[in-house]
Amino acid sequence: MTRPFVKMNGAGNDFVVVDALTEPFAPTAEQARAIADRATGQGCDQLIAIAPSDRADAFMRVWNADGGVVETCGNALRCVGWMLMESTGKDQVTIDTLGGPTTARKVSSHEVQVDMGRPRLDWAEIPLAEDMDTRGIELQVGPIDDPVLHTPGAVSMGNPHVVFFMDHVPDDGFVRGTGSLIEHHPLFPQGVNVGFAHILAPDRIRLRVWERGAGLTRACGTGACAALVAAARRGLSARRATVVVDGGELVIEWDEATDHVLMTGPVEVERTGRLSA
Ligand SMILES: N[C@H](CCC[C@H](N)C(=O)O)C(=O)O
Repeated sequence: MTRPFVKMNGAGNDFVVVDALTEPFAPTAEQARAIADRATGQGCDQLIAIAPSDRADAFMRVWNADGGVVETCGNALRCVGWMLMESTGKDQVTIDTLGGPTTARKVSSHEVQVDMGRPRLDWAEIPLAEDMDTRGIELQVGPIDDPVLHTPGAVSMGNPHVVFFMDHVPDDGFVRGTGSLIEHHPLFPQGVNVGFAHILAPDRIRLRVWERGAGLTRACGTGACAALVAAARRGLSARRATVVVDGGELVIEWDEATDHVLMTGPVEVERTGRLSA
């Protein structure tokens, strides 16, 4: 027995999306890993299921490429929001996640804005293993004592992020080498997504992200939100900025009145297919 999926991406961060609104979808970690495998499976950064919810239009479940279930995924929220609005004709939909409820609305035919809710900024909400000022945490990254790695910011968008501010855009080798060292650092009991931000202007940030459970991706939506919040908290950026990621651009705004973070970006449907159950 097989089931259909839609292959989509948001600014290059790609997903296999399964409609589980009528038929449950509960892959094991191994099955999720196999689907995400780019050599032998369908290939994606995250596997996404759209499931029923009693308090939102749908519940979005997220598996990273390593098979781990995680709280949320910003770029996938745009894709799932787009699919729900396409299928229901609504111009706004609510999507619940393990990281909290969100609202998606269409900005244009293939551009969606998601209200990601409030950033979580207390050390225990990231979470960190000890009490620290999350505007600039003390992190010793193994043998590396590179000043660019000092006092990063820490933010949760429902999932944990640490954001380094650098005077240049790091290359793949640096992102992979340093990101993989930090992803499971003991300071982050639930692991962490590792962002490397270079401030181009108060309203423009270049960002590369080593994602927890997925590695170097072409975009990370919650990472872009975390980078904007971390930068604004330190006066490095305005509260609204374009975040330039490898796969495109996301516009992030940390609304002063509501304390909510709004993320706007593209949605692309790549193809459809069928998963062998
Ligand atoms: N790797 C992330 C999940 C996906 C986040 C990213 N793809 C996004 O668009 O937010 C984590 O483990 O929290």
